[in-house]
Amino acid sequence: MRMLGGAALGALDLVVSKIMIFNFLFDKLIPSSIKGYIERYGQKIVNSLNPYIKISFDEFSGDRLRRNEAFSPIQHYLREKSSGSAKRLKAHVIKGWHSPIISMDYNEEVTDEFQGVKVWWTAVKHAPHQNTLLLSNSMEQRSYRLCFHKRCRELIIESYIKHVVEEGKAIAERNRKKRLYSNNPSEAGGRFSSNKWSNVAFEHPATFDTLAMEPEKKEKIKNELVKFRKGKEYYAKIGKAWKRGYLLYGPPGTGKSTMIAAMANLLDYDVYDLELTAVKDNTELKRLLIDTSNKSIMVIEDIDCSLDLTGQREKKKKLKKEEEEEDNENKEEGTNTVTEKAKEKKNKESKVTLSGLLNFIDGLWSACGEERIIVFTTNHINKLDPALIRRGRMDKHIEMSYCCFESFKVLAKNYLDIESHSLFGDISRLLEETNMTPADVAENLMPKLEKDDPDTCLKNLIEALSKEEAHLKAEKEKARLKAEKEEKEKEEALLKAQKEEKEKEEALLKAEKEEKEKEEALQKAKKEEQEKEGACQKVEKERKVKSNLLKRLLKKMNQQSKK
Ligand SMILES: Nc1ncnc2c1ncn2[C@@H]1O[C@H](COP(=O)(O)OP(=O)(O)OP(=O)(O)O)[C@@H](O)[C@H]1O
Repeated sequence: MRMLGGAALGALDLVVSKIMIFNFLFDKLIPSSIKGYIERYGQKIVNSLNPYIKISFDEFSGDRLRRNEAFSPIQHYLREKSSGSAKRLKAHVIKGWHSPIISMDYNEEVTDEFQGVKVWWTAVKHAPHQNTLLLSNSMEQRSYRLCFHKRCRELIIESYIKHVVEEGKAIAERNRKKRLYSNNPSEAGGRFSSNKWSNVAFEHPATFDTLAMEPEKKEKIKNELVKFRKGKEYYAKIGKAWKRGYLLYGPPGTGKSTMIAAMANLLDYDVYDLELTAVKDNTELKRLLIDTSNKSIMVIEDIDCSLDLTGQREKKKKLKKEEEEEDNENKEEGTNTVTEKAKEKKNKESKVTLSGLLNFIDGLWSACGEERIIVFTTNHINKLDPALIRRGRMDKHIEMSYCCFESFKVLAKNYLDIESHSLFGDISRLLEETNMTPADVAENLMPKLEKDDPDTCLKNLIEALSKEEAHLKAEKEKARLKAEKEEKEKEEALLKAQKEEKEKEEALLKAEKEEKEKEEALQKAKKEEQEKEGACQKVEKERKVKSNLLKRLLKKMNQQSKK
């Protein structure tokens, strides 16, 4: 036996050394052009003899770096398959999961069976293909390779792959954990970054039960959301995209963000927190949208602060004015750096426009994906352009208001675990008299010391509310006094104006009277003048008569003397 083993080893040695000599001669003696020819045809011969087909599912494909839609479902499918059969596994622990996620390690093979046909899967990592733009220089392409016998080609390509993708999607849905996505500033991931969104597990504990709000209003919102989630057929029937827009408005601390968290928890949807000021332009906005998934809530908080809602014309005017001011300063200083600064500032500013956002909602958002909710929040509803919030875009407007007694009862249950108390009556009255946000009420209800019991917390709240009431009363009194003073000043001004008016009228009458008197005097003088003229004419006439008489008398006397 030992001799036989020795002989076999000797033969093996001989074969190995012969192969090595052949390799050496092949490498050294055959010209490289002939070598390539031999290798190519050699591969063809091997392929034609190999009865197995391999299909690669790369994570990214094409030169536009599109994510392969089949990759993730295959990943989920194989995770379930591999945990039972593969020997080299990877374990990944995620916060909030009870057990680690087990998946097959790279280059490990997993066998699967479909309708009696055996297939083999391998996970591999490799350098990206030459025609694929690199995600980053160091990034490797992840792929799954499926191997099967060529006689089953049709079954595998037409049925098995579809089965794997569908099954994978169902597994993903079953294991799904909500995530909170935030958009990265455009520079962060590089131009070709595949991750426009970064994400973390969504673990906000708010629910509709813990949300402080009038019960009827809350119930209505909740029912509508549940109806929306089940509304696939209904939306298809009415020919409307399976989407819904919510506008949440109200003062800071009234629970707008809490409401969004409660919505996400009720519907089990992911949340995309879109920071508009970090979006470079309308094109990037579209790209971000394409990268979102169904069953999600897209949130744009403080929409009035994120976007210049006065429109582009106003914005341009403002920019021009700023540039002019800076130019003037520049001339005074005799430098030219300010224009550069202005340019830099302009480049950094988001160029997302109101019309871009409207197109985003009406166009792409309405047309792609389904089962999505979009939520805008604002502290100043009056600042919003009506076009942005009209029904159809923002289907439901929800006012988040100051804390009422019903809302307080929810907070008391959440924070102190009590449903009634002798101090509730005082609190109810004080809440009606004051404007305290649920955030402030909650803060006052929170036990500050270990020994703080519900009594102490409620008293703390009463103290805060009483202070608020006193403050409001003082403010009211101040406002009343101010109004009174203004009223008095107005009255005085009115009296003064009336007096001035009267004086003016009297002066006018006096002037009129004087005018009349002057006219009468003029008339009188005229009359006297006329009378004087008449008397003169009379005297003249008498003088003429007398002179004629005298002449005649003299003539007569002359005649008599001649006689
Ligand atoms: N209606 C509410 N129900 C339960 N808790 C609330 C409510 N409103 C506020 N709170 C509490 O106050 C905190 C702040 O509330 P939240 O951030 O939801 O207010 P907001 O209206 O979104 O404020 P902002 O406009 O400043 O973003 C929350 O973490 C929550 O604890």
